[in-house]
Amino acid sequence: MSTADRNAVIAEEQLAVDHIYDCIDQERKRIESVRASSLGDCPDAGLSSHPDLPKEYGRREDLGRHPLVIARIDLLDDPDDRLTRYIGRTTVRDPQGELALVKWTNKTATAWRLATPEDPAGVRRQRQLRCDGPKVLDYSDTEIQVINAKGETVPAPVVDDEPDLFLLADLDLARDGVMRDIVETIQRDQLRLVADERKGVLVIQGGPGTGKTAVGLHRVTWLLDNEHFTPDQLLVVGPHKAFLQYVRDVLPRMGSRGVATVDITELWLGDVRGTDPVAARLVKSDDRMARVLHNAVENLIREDLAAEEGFNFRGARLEIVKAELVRLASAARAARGSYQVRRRRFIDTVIDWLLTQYAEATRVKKTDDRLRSQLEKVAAVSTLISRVWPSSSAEQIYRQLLADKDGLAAAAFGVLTLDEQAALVRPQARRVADEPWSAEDLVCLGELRWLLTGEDERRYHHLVIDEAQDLTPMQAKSLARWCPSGSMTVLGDLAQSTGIRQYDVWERLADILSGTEGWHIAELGIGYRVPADVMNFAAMLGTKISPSTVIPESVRPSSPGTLEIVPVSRQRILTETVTRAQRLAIKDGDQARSVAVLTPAQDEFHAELVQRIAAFQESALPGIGQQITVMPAHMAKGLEFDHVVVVEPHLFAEQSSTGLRQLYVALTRCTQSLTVLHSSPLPAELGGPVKVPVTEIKKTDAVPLSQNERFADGDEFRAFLKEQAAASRKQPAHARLKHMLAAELYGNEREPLLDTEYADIICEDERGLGFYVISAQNVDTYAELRAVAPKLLEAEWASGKYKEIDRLFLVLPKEPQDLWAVDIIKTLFEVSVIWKTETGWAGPSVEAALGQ
Ligand SMILES: Nc1ncnc2c1ncn2[C@@H]1O[C@H](COP(=O)(O)OP(=O)(O)OP(=O)(O)O)[C@@H](O)[C@H]1O
Repeated sequence: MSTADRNAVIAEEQLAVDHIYDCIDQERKRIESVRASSLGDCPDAGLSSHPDLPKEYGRREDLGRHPLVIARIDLLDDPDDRLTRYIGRTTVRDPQGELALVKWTNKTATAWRLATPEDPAGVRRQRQLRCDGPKVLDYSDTEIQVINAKGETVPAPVVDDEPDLFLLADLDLARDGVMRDIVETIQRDQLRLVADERKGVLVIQGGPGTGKTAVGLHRVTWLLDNEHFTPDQLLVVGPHKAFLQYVRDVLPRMGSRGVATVDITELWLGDVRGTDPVAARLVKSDDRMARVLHNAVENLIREDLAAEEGFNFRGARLEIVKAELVRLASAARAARGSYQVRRRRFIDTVIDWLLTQYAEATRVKKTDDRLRSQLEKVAAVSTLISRVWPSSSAEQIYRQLLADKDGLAAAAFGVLTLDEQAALVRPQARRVADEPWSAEDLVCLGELRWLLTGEDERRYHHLVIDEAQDLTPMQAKSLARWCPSGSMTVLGDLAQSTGIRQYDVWERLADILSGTEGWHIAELGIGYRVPADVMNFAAMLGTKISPSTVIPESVRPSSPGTLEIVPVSRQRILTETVTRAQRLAIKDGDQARSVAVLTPAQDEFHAELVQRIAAFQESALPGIGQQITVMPAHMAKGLEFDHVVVVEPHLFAEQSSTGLRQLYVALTRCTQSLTVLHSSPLPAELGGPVKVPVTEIKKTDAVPLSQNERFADGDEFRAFLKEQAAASRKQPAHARLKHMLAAELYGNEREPLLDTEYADIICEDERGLGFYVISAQNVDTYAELRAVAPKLLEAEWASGKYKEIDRLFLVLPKEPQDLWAVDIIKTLFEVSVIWKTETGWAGPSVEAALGQ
């Protein structure tokens, strides 16, 4: 299509968009005139049902500067004969009350946007509009059905997936620390989940940046707009306060107000005042703990403490017979209901029985409520009742349980092992108020309160739980109780779980969360946040820590400098981190880009960095560097930044059992660039050296040799080769290429071994052992290829002493200029050449090289 034709289409669309804005203007004027003519102090009263005003009055979305119109749909037929429809952020009617703009959440509009040639839903063409507020900038068409030469309507030919330029432009916008909605660019697989109407729990698994949070929030608006729920029936649960702050604008901007959003740590009553050792946390967070608490509550009922008791009551002698008391207690124990409901039943039956005795003794038939309560207060009665069926609080029961080894053993018999029981025991604090409750304790206390009263502090019709991979089974049990309909949207990525429990699959959590309607799972596989190079680098770690999860394919192209892995000396790492963060903050003179420095933990190192960045911010020119944040990686969960600097990856692995997962979260937070600064080698899971047992290290490994020396024997030559290999690995470009290749191999379910003595990668598959040597420098000409290829033969020879190598691969950063020479090199040296392209890898033997 010529530029003139495109401009004509844009002009036509501009007229349509102008009309829609005009309708909004007229609506505003109508409202003003109706309000002006309304009498009384409150001109807004009754306006939402005023016949002259649109149904949507009072429910306008906060549009800000966002474009109102996002798509045009051309239909093949329509009952109202309106074959062209516009979809946008809100519903707009013309003065006659006809729909000028259909809100994106409308079910029919959703079906139009989801239409494909295979499932056309009456749509002929979808036209995506790119607008800047009211101004139409561009458009992009997708044909769904076409009329063929015979005049028949047939599915449009499927066009190869092309990059969505509107999406890419949107993704490139600076991140200012507040999440934006994706109404304009939402993709089909995302919209399908937003509008999923199946009952039960919908689990959405997706790698970093696949849009899970976005989908969850858009789903809230979709469910509200389609009247599945009201705002007070919904709860959104996030991982921490900074996350809630980050997403706070998304719902109001889409017109959804009044939905509560809560940080997971605040869901359970009480303040977290302590932490438990890992062994105790593991037991307290396990759903078997619910069984232990149940037993602890049932063990409070002590039929064995029933006793004979006689007492005088208003002139009559009444007798409590032990056997009858035991019978009544046992009957109440076996009844349905909470501890307190059954206790009441027990007391009532005891009083009934005593009143019967009283009536027989006095021949007075009066059994009014006053008599009942007087009887209940008689010391002999109340003492015995409290002994057999005591009244207690959740806090009291719980602290006694943890402090009493025998009581715990009785409650945990057949449920917990002796070691697990031992992990729970702790002394009581002097007062209940002094107990250092941990996060896990608060959940157990919630469970106990429910066992005691049968009531929960919370009740919802639908839950949206983000970062759900970190839920413990005990937390999931509470959430399931709070949402008896079992209707939930559960968003998460198993590879990013940094909680006390890790799951290989969703079954365990989903089974606990779901009610009678069950659960189903969907996967999002396209990454919208992290550039391809960075994702490939992080993928190595991702596949190691969670082999069953799919690493997202990034739509964000990489550019030079997207990934920098920088070795620094320990003395310089703080200074270098601050310098890099400063440089990123003022990169391209763009002050709007956010920068995060992510550290392994909140320790001295972290504090020092915070101080240095603060000092820089104070001394910098106004506005410069203010967007730099230093935070421990676990606090960055769910967030994103333009540039990220990750410091000392090896410390992540050393500091905690979930350290590598925290590192994975840290590596996948950036939209523009990732810089990794390290003073020790990278962890092996990220392509760092595999730790070789000390016994295998030979003396020669440590002997440096110069190229000019003659080699006394083969062993000396081997040592020289090893040294050369080690030297080339120090180059960042070399490491980058190696990590990308390793990520590819992992992606193909291979197990590459990195940085062996002579090879950069060794990888075995059905074809045998492959031996990969990387050249970070361009190798372009036949002469250069011919010079490099023998190095692989030398390395093969050196390794051959230990291993049988089947294939040799020379890995280059780009296609050699003398492409014709690649075949000759293969023939002469049996060395296959592969190289990196913009989108993947190439070379005549690329499939064999990638283990495909
Ligand atoms: N269709 C889309 N159009 C534009 N931006 C999108 C789209 N889908 C996702 N994004 C953007 O990608 C980024 C990542 O999305 P989101 O935070 O929802 O991912 P996530 O899967 O929850 O990530 P994580 O697991 O790392 O928390 C956000 O900036 C979001 O706005």
